[in-house]
Amino acid sequence: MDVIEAAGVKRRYGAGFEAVRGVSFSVREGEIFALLGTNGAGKTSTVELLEGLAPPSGGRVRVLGMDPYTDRERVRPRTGVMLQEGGFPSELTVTETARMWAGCTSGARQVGEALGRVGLTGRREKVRVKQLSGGERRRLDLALALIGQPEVLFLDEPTTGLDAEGRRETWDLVRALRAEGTTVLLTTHYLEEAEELADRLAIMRSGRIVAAGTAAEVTSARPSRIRFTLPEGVGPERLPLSVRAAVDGRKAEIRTERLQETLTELLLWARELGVGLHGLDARSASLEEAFLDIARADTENGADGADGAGTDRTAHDGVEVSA
Ligand SMILES: Nc1ncnc2c1ncn2[C@@H]1O[C@H](COP(=O)(O)OP(=O)(O)OP(=O)(O)O)[C@@H](O)[C@H]1O
Repeated sequence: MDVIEAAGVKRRYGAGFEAVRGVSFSVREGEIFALLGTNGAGKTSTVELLEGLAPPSGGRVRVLGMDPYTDRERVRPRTGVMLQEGGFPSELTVTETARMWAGCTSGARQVGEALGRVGLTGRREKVRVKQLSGGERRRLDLALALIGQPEVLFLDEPTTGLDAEGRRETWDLVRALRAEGTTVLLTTHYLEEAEELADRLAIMRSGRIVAAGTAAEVTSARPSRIRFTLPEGVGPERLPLSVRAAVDGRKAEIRTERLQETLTELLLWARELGVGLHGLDARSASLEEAFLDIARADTENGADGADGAGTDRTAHDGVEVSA
């Protein structure tokens, strides 16, 4: 069942700027879905519509089958929201803040349990909110989002400001929540986070989704890369006929959609010639590369960049050698 649905969603601020320009995706029950994108791509603007904070200016959003804006009273108790910046009364302690929140929430968890799940225990329970570190505040934000035992959790950049250990602990917690059946929509700037956590993801640019699917699907549309140093005395024209390499000085880079075949051909060629390929490095496209391609297309095309998932660059700076 689709727990979260966005169909052709638009969001216009005032009479002018359209920050979300027809976004469609759905999140199934018990799935973790990540929204990625450059700064200002429209992630928060989209998630806020699903949280019921504003109505869309076009299209349709549904959460648990209901309109989160007009049906807010029924949807809100079943969802947990971690905003990018939670505003808490700064004089209250961690436990007092969580108690206050639990008091406003139906079917709340034990305060101690919620704080325990994010690691805010012992000494930290008695610390005033204003004295918390940035990472501890993010944990408190998350604990409050969990207090109502939500079926759907919206996490806007949940690990920004956390150290490496805190980030891993949060990932473990989000995975544990999924195992309990919680549906999670998160935004993040950490590609590793999306790769680690998300069952599916979408990359936004200038208010539109420009790539979507599993991390493997998004990256498989990108070419793999092989790099090596051309052996002394061997010019690029001697490379095998079907290998297209960009050569800059002695550094060669090949982009290929058929990594195994191209690599085999290159290695057989090197063996036949009796030369070593120093610095040889072959790798499949990463989510980071896919993302950077998309971000670059944004800069190249301006804020209203063309649709499509980025440009294909086989030989940009160097000399292209092909047969
Ligand atoms: N209330 C508002 N009025 C006018 N423009 C707004 C408003 N809120 C956001 N915007 C603009 O909408 C665009 C999308 O913003 P949004 O916060 O959704 O992006 P984002 O993808 O979440 O970015 P980030 O990664 O930086 O958090 C930005 O250009 C932003 O300046």
